[in-house]
Amino acid sequence: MSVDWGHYPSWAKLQKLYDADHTKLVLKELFDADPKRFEKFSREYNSPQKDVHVLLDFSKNLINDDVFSTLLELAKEGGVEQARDEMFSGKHINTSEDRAVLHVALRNVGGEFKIDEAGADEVQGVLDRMATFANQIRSGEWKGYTGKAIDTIVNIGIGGSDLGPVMVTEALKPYGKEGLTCHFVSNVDGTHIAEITKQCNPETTLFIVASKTFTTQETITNAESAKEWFLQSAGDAKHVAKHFCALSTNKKAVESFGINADVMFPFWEWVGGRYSLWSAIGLPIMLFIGPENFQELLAGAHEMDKHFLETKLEDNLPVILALLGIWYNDFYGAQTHALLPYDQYMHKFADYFQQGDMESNGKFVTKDGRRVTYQTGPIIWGQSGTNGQHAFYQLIHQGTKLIPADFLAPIETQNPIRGGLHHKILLSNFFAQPEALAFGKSEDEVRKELGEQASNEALLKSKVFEGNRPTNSILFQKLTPRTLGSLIVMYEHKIFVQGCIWGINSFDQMGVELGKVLAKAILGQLDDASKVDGHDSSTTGLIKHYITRAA
Ligand SMILES: O=P(O)(O)OC[C@H]1O[C@@H](O)[C@H](O)[C@@H](O)[C@@H]1O
Repeated sequence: MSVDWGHYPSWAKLQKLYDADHTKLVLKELFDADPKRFEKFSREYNSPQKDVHVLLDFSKNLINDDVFSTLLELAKEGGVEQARDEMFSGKHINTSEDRAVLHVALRNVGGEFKIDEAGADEVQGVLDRMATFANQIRSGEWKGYTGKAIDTIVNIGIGGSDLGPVMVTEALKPYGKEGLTCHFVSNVDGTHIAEITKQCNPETTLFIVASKTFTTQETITNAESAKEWFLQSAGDAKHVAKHFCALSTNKKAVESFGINADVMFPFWEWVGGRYSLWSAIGLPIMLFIGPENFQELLAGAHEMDKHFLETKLEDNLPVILALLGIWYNDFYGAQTHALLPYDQYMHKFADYFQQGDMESNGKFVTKDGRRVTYQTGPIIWGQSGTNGQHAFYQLIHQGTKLIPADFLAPIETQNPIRGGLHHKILLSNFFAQPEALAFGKSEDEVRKELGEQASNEALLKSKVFEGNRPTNSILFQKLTPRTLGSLIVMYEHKIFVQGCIWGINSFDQMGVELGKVLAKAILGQLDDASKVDGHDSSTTGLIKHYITRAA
């Protein structure tokens, strides 16, 4: 491979711009100097049917024309367009695992993209089977072992087999089937499954065992415990067929667990776990919101895929978000990036993209095996507004760290109670926070405000907001399934673009393996202190302390 990641001419140019100009990139001055800054640095996305509308305002970023155009050069030199086309064509861009990366084929509504590796008929076939099953469950036609309809689903999965379905079922609650309760069990801590099963009736509960590999320790342990719990009431193992289904790529392991092929919904190795909510892994979503709404989710996703594929770089939302992220991550030294949705339904959005982004781009080795000489993936965190304001915004406003943040909000609420009063208050905060972060409050302003008290120097200083803290504001029309599909994909491709420029493989996750291997070895030693072997003195001491106290 000949690309010298991190040594693009534009990278050096950006470094020069940063060194020479970053003290001059003061938002207040930039806005004063250019009354059209908002128009220049904002983009509107409208889906072909105009049913998804997203406004990305990135004018409150520490950029000027030079920085923005050089960032766009970086995307060019980083080969983003070529890499993107390769991904959509099914090339094995997950080089370490020699796999294609084709989540775009799962939402290829209308079959527009011709992708050989991902058979469109096969994808559609699974979606159709999922829809038939979902309709049977939702209509009550599917009966449990005592003849009752299913009213509770429990998804057992972890990581990518959990976070997407959790986030989307929460986000699309207004579209969910009344009377159908969804639970998610992920943690191997027995507390998780124990607390959930306490709320379930075995006669009316469907367990979905979701695991790409069907070997994940947490999931298989939880699934076996669920089966045991179920059989305590149901007695006969033949009843498992009506209460357990599986989502996996591993047919053999599913069968040996005792789940019938007719309730196993497959997907393929070219679907990465953290990009799998569009596949059979989305079954809990489909059960909850119904096949038509699931189709809408896919359609919104597909439309954003097309936007990413077809829109020139300077108007391309995922590309813009990615480049701004690189500017802060690699030149300003920002460590984190906050996702702050002002929509309570999106309260799991940041959790979801913690895996999406950090498992994809938390890598120190390039695709050709070199140690990177620059920063890669940011720490993703966040929480829904306005809760975050009363918890951690203090540090964003007045702390010593630069924390770029994305603010997201719907124009229309799903719950316009009290004539929309709540939503207006929510949005006033959504508008105010980026404004405060950008423009702050000067010492002079504080002095005027304080009057006589201004002689108290310490008080005066503590009330100053330096401002100049960058944000993106993302306003969308309404959190419909279609809009959510588009928003998720906008961030998926942002991650892709960054990974591509950093030259890392965004689609493997070698970094999660070591801990798993060590835990397996330790599990075999936990019952007997004389077996504890092969560790450093700290780990040995901890394990022996546990064994003594647990005895
Ligand atoms: O779906 P599976 O095979 O059970 O895997 C669950 C998760 O397992 C983790 O180990 C991986 O890091 C995740 O990427 C993955 O989503």
